[in-house]
Amino acid sequence: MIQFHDVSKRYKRKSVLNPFSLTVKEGSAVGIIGPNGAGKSTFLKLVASLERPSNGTVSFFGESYEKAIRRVRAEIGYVPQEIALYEELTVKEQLSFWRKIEPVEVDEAFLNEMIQTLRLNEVWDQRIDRLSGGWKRKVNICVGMLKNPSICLLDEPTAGVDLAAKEDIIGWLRKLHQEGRTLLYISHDWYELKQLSDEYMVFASGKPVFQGSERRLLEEKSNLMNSYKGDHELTRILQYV
Ligand SMILES: Nc1ncnc2c1ncn2[C@@H]1O[C@H](COP(=O)(O)OP(=O)(O)OP(=O)(O)O)[C@@H](O)[C@H]1O
Repeated sequence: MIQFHDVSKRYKRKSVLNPFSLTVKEGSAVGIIGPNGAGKSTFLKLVASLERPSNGTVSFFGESYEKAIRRVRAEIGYVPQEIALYEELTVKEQLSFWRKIEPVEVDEAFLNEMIQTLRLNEVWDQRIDRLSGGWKRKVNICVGMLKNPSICLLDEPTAGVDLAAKEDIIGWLRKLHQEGRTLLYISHDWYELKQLSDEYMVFASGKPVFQGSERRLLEEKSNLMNSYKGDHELTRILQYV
């Protein structure tokens, strides 16, 4: 449903993603792992169309980006790794600000469920700059998912969140997936990924080097470790698989 064909990405002279081709299937829940700096976040930004490829093409729903742009804006939700919030607003003000600029009308039932799941009513009238990192993270998730997206992109959404809240978030994301949404999810927590994913992508040296089921990843694990012997962080990550 989202197809990358010979895509690469560079920033000025720095090559960040080397040419790769892959397909993200509709309804899949894809756990993305890989060492720091391997290009995972850049890949997710390309899926979100927040970045455009330097070379190659990305097509959405069987159409070119240019043709699919309205659907891309309406259906793809993105939760960035960075906290992208206005610090001086309360949680309530923050959400009402962002919902005004959403390209689609916000579904009240979905929004209420998200507020309940993330327990945001507990901090409803507090300013963002007075909240702990974990609460900010949860507001960040809520803002990124406001449009009730059919394709949900989440870049380390649970970093800094306490265990109970993590369970709430993972349980909720599982439910979204069971309802038929597509999930692409970056995490350094294998336990978390295992609860969510029906497919994995492994990034190393600026490209996806594996895409497939957990069973296939277990089969390929030692080959990957051999192929990227010098990449100690990748070896360490794969040891947990
Ligand atoms: N806007 C940018 N300009 C220049 N270089 C960038 C930019 N964004 C990312 N990079 C570089 O691209 C490389 C890949 O970054 P990216 O954030 O995609 O990796 P990552 O796998 O998500 O890492 P992490 O796990 O640390 O988040 C890094 O070397 C990073 O410094």
